[in-house]
Amino acid sequence: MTVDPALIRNFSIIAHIDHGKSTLADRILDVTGALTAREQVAQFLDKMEIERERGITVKAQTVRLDYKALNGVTYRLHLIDTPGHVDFHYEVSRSLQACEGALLVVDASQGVEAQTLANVYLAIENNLEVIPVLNKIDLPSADPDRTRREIEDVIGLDCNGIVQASAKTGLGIRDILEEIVARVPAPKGDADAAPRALIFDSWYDSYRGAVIMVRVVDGVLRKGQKVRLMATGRDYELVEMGVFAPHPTPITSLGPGEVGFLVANIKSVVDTKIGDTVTDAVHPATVPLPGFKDVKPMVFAGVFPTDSGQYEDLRDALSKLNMNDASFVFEPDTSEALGFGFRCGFLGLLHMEIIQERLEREYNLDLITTAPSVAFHVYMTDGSMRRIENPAKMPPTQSMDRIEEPIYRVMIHVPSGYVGAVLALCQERRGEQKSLQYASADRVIITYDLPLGEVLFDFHDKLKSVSRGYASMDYELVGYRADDLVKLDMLVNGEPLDALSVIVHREKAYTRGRDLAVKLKDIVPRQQYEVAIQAALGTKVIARTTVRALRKDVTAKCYGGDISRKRKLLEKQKEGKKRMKMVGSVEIPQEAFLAILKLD
Ligand SMILES: Nc1nc2c(ncn2[C@@H]2O[C@H](COP(=O)(O)OP(=O)(O)OP(=O)(O)O)[C@@H](O)[C@H]2O)c(=O)[nH]1
Repeated sequence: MTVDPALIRNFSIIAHIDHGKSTLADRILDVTGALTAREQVAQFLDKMEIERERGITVKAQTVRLDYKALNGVTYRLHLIDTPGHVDFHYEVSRSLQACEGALLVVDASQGVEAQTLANVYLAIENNLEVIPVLNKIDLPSADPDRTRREIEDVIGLDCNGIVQASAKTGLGIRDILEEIVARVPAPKGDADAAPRALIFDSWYDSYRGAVIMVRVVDGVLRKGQKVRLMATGRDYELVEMGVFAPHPTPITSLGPGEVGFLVANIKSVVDTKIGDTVTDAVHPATVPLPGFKDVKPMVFAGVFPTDSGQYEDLRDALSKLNMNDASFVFEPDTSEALGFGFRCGFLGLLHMEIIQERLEREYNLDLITTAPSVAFHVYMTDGSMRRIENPAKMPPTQSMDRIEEPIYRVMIHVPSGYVGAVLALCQERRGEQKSLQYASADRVIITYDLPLGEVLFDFHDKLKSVSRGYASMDYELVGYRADDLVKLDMLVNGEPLDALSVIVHREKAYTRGRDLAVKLKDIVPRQQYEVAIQAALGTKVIARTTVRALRKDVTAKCYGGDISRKRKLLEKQKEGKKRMKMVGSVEIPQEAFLAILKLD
């Protein structure tokens, strides 16, 4: 039985990170009586442990709730939980496409921030009814009037009768639900048309294979039906359907406006592309739902096992993770310095950190990860274009016409007192200013086009430090631009550390080369002989440092002393060695590979 679309309300919660999205979702589950008391303890919607620890939502999860409104009518609400971080921009936009409305949660003690605005723009692009909510009004520092003015001035939303809520104490939650019922439009769709359902999430289940979450737009999907995924053109049989209510509950059909999951013997999530349309295989729809895009990874890094014996384990772990997350890619890679490993591509830095952490924690692997790099568009003298994701694979200079790098439009929110410092930082990172706007008397929105490569190098940390933590940012890809880019190599006793090669702007190559050489000098352990560290552009050495030879045995000072202390020292050395790699005759610790990221 499908539900009368007039009684359905599909909505998401959008917010800047930490403004209380997950907590509010939990309160909504409480009020609709969806969870038992014990379940209420945990944040139900953030399912993975790693997310809970970091306090971020990575994978969208959606629940169906029945809410009896004050008018006595029971409405069916689908709460679509969107990922909160900019790396997952496209997934957020597809989740929003599955809704008619969005709750815009703004922390009343913080006000409007970069991701508040970025998410609102996405919601507006998707024609959603946006309902602003002031959260955390229980905090003494909450300033509802100021925040309200900001929402009106910066976003242009009418804040008359805005709900003041506290997801912590439960204040205002019913008011929010009443607003949803009253203001979010009911879904429109043609029940008799060929079915079209939007895929907005998918994950891997070891028993079922790929599971896809859909929002039906037109027609009806039924258990047993043969369906087609329009982007890939593949057909499958719907063997199982269900909803999260909030626990998985089997169903037999989904009609217009409804949201649920499908299981269809699909082996891998790689085949279930976010934004794709599910239709009937026998009588397919002619036009897919709008907005499908094949997302490409933007950040690349080499991942190598410290112990070469773990290569196969690493491959297994990557394959398993990839079954659940099709947005990262990997392929075998070899490095002279690091041996056999994989080149991985991620949506962004946070995505990279999450995967890295899961590999180390869930799969117990000891890894060395190289400095992240962007994908360059390299135009050759013969007119062809190559996408280069690994600086070590850059073609020889003479065969290249130009190198183009990805440019991000970065939107920064900052109190007016820090504007100068933020502008200086953006200029220093080769930014091009696009606009500077006052959001209110003391808050400014600065927009810059910046090379992604410059954003990767601790831009966010720097931004936080020059603004004492007050600035927030959001970004999106706007295109590629040519610049005077060169490949900088680091050599240890003449042997290239291919894993440390980077593509940098020529003007910055000298400083970066010198800084790196100095830093490496402190990190490369002293050996029995002198070690030369050089930075080079092609064959031209631009900086050099020397690690002097070792004079004493480390244990010598324990001579005559306590034998257990000596053992401890040796053990400590062994521990340190675990993360070492031999380069020619020199041992390089993992730290060296990260040093490049942390240059001051
Ligand atoms: N005092 C107070 N704290 C709140 C309220 N709502 C949320 N918090 C706290 O704010 C922090 C962030 O809340 P979350 O619900 O995790 O925020 P989020 O927006 O889901 O964060 P991300 O998942 O990182 O996007 C947590 O420590 C919450 O306990 C509120 O109404 N009042």
